[in-house]
Amino acid sequence: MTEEFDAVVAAVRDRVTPDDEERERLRAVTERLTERTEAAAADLPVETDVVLVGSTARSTWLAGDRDVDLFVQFPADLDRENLEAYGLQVGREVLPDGREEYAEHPYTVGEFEGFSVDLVPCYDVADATAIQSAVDRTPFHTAYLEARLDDDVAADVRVAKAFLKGIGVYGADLKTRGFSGFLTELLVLEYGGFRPFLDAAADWHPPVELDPEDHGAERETAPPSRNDEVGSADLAFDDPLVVIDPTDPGRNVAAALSPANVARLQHYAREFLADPRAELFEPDEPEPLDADAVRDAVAARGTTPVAVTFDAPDLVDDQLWPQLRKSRRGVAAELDRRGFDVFRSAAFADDRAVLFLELAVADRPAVERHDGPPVHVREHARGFYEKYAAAGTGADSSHREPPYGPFVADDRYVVERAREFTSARDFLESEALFEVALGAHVESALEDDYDVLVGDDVARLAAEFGTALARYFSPKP
Ligand SMILES: Nc1ccn([C@@H]2O[C@H](COP(=O)(O)OP(=O)(O)OP(=O)(O)O)[C@@H](O)[C@H]2O)c(=O)n1
Ligand SMILES: [Mg+2]
Repeated sequence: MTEEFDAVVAAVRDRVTPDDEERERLRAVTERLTERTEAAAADLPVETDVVLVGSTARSTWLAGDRDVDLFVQFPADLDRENLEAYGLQVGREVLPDGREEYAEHPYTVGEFEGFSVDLVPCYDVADATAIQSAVDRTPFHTAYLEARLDDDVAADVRVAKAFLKGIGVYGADLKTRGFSGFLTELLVLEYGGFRPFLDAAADWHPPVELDPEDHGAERETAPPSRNDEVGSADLAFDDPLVVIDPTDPGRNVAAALSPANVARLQHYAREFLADPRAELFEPDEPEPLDADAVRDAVAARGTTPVAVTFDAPDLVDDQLWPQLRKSRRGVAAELDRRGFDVFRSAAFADDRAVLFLELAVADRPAVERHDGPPVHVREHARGFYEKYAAAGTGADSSHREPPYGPFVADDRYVVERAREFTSARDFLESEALFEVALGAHVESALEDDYDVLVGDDVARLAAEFGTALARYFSPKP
């Protein structure tokens, strides 16, 4: 067993370790890029430092990856407006064909000698607890790891990254909600290698807390109190994994990680330990479903899928996905509240965006039961009775339309009143959809226009979302 494990890991290690030629090329390219950036920054009226960060600075990138993260540190007392303006000015000069992206503040993404470069302005602060912007921590992370990663650990970090990629949980972006490069490096470092990391993860009982620099004591005596803007106060102890940032005691490095992705890691760690195989390192790309296959899947399940489709708001993924998640959850909760049983749901996005909800119950009767207070709660019960008695089945009622009652069932008043929506489609096509707490940009996209697909009609989504539908209808852990 251990032999098999070692053989698979050795093969993966060979595949993901950059060879000398790749290392040398990267070294030469980052050197030229750094010089060019320093030259561009020299024209500014402020002092700057240019630092290479991320996996290319620590030799933990996966062979063939061509991402370089370069940061320009500006004086901490520079106002944000100038930081942004200077940062973009340097970006335009170094990466003339690049484009501007927005995270907490704008940065530049572009090509340099065949590498994809993120050129990010940040503040040069005294230490990571004094950050003014979330990216200000990054150079401290790099310095911390550079001092601790030797070649063996770096090799194991690459294997761990390849594993996390293979099982679909790598990346701290808000769509994936997985493991960041930095988090992976800390975990491998803490546990002392890929194998001990897997062994530990297989046995985790969340919440799991790791505190590489023993900040615990410090935290208890001096709780972190910094501005919420930069997201520092994120030590929510219901996170399944808490890894105290060695450079900033107030910060959980694993804050973006979802409970599902922790569970996934645990599942696949056990799988791999029980039966080591290379395929777990290969991201799974299912064959897209065509429209017929979607119809077959729907028929086989006997459920009623409904889909709300609209033009995807023009946002970066890190802004779009939290809004899609919030909207999907909101619509699912509201459908549930209105008596439609949501079996499972998902969101898809490309040019169009989709809130996809699979319903076990999509139609409900004209009446719904509404329980009032127990009769013995005199005042309250009388209020309920009088309210509904006025609207209810009086002597002149035909008995052909709700409401029915109030009547007494067990010890309570009950009324059977008209249901506002008897089909999920009617609800989704109504103004009531907008009472759901949707993401702001999703709400305005829906206000512009949206379509509702019900049952078989969701097969029309196959043209754009065949792969996502394949994942939906053949779920993997
Ligand atoms: N636009 C960017 C790009 C990177 N970073 C920071 O720069 C570091 C490197 O980011 P990333 O490339 O995502 O991770 P790596 O550690 O380099 O891992 P890899 O590229 O191998 O996935 C991280 O601390 C990240 O927070 C950032 O703040 N803003
Ligand atoms: Mg990187």
